[in-house]
Amino acid sequence: MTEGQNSSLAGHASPNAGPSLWLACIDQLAQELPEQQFNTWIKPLVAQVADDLSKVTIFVANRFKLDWVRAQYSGRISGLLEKLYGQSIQVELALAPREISSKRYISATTPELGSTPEPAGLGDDAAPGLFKNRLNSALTFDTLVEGTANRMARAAAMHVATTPGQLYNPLFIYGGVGLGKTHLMHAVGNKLLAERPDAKVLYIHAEQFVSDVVKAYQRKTFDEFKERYHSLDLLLIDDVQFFANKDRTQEEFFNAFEALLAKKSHIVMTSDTYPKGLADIHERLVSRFDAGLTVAIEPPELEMRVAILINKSRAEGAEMPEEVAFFVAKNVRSNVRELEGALRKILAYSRFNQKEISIQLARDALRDLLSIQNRQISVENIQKTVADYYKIKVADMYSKKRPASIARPRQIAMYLAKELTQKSLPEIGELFGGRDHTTVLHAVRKIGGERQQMTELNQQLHVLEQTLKG
Ligand SMILES: Nc1ncnc2c1ncn2[C@@H]1O[C@H](COP(=O)(O)OP(=O)(O)OP(=O)(O)O)[C@@H](O)[C@H]1O
Repeated sequence: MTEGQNSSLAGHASPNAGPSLWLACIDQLAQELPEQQFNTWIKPLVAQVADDLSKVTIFVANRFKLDWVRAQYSGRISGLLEKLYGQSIQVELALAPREISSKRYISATTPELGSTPEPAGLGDDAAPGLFKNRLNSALTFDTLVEGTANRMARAAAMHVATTPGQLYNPLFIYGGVGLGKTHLMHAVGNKLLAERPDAKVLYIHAEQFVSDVVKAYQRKTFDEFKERYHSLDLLLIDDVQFFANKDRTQEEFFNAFEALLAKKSHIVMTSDTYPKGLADIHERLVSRFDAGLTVAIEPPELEMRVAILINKSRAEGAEMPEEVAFFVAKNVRSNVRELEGALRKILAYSRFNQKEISIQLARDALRDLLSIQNRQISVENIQKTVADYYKIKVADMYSKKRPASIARPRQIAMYLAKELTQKSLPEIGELFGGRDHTTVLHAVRKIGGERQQMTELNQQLHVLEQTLKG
C-alpha cells in the first residue's frame, strides 16, 4: 500500500469512525462476494482499527486461514478500505489473540445498527440454572419503525407480547429477506420479559434447533432436550423453512409445539414464505403453523424507508436531512438491511471526509451501489424476466394482444417497471408498445392493490423482484 498523501484527519476521527469504516468494508464485500465465500472467509474476520484510522489489523483464527485470506482477499480488502476512507491505510493480518472478545475489536456481527447476534440455542451452554434467552435487547418495538408494510404483523406481535398464550397462537410471520421479521420476534421477547422478568423466553434460529436435535441424538439426551424446550413460556423460532427435509427435527418440533400449546405457552415463527408455500415440511406441521394467525411483512414503502433512515441515523448520532433520506430511500428499495448498509456507508463517508450529509455526499458514498442498480434494472430486463417467468414471448410485452394470459404478465411488468426503475409513466408506456400513461397507471394501481390481498401474487412478485435485483 502507498503512504498516505493526506494525513490531515489523523487523530481527529470520531470514536465511531473505525467501526463504521470496517463495517462499511464488510458490507461491500457481502455484496460483491458469493454468499458461501463471504460466510466462510470474511464474516469470521475481526478487526482492530487504530484510533487515528492509520492502520487496520485483521485477526484470523488460524495459520491456514491466515494464508488463505492473505492470498485471496487482502488486496481487495486494502483497496476497499482505501476507497472508503479516501486515503491510504495500512492493513495488517495477524493470528487472533485470546482476548479477541474485547470491545475494541469489531467483527461482522458486532451488534451495531441493531444487527442480530449469532444464532445459538440451548445446546452446550445451557448450564443448569443459567438460562440464556438469546435476545438482542436493542431489537425492541421502540426501535422498529411502523408503516403499512408491517402494521398488521406489528399489531399482532404487540398483542402476543402483552397477552401471551391467548389469541394468535402460533403467530406465523413471513416475508422476504431483511424486512424486520427477526427484529419483530426479539421485540416480542423483550417486551414480555420487561413485563414478566421471570418468563422463560427463548429466541432460536431454526438451524440451531436442528443442531440441538442432532446433539441430543448423538448424546442420547432427548429427555433433557424435551425438558428444556417444553418448559418455555415463549418460543421464538426464526426461519422455519430450514426444517425442510429434516424429518427427525420436524418430529421433535412437532412434539415441542404440541406440548407448548397445551400449556398455553406462545410460539412465534418466521419464514420466507406462508405456511402452505413451505416445501418439504410435513403436512401436519404446516397445518398447525397455519392454525393461529399468519401475517406478512411487505417491503417498506417509501415514507417508511425515509423514517427508518432518519431514525437510524439519529440513533448513530447524526442528522440526515429529509431530502437526503428521500434520495436514498428512492434508490435503495429492496429491504431494510440494504438501507442500513447504505446508511453505514454514508455515515462513514461523512465522518472520514468531515463533510455534512447532503445529496451529493450520499451520491458519492453510494456510487457503486447506484451504478449497479442502474445497470441491472432496465425496463427491457424486466420485460424479459417477467416474460420468461410467465412463459410468454417478450414480443407480447409490446403487442396489442389482450388475452388474460398475456395482459396480466404485461401489467405485472409495468408495475415492476414503475417500482424498480426511475422511468415515468409515459416513458414506461412508450416502452410497452406505445401505450398511454393511463394504461400504465391502471396496471400499477391494480397490481399494487391485488398484491396486498393475494398471497400468491405477492410471492410471485417477491421472486421476480429478487431475480431482477440479482
Ligand atoms: N421497520 C423497521 N424499523 C427499524 N429497523 C428495521 C425495520 N425492519 C427491519 N429493520 C432492521 O433491518 C435489519 C434486518 O431486519 P431483520 O434481521 O429483522 O430481517 P429479517 O426479515 O429477519 O430477514 P432475514 O429473513 O434475512 O433473516 C435489522 O437490523 C432490523 O433491525
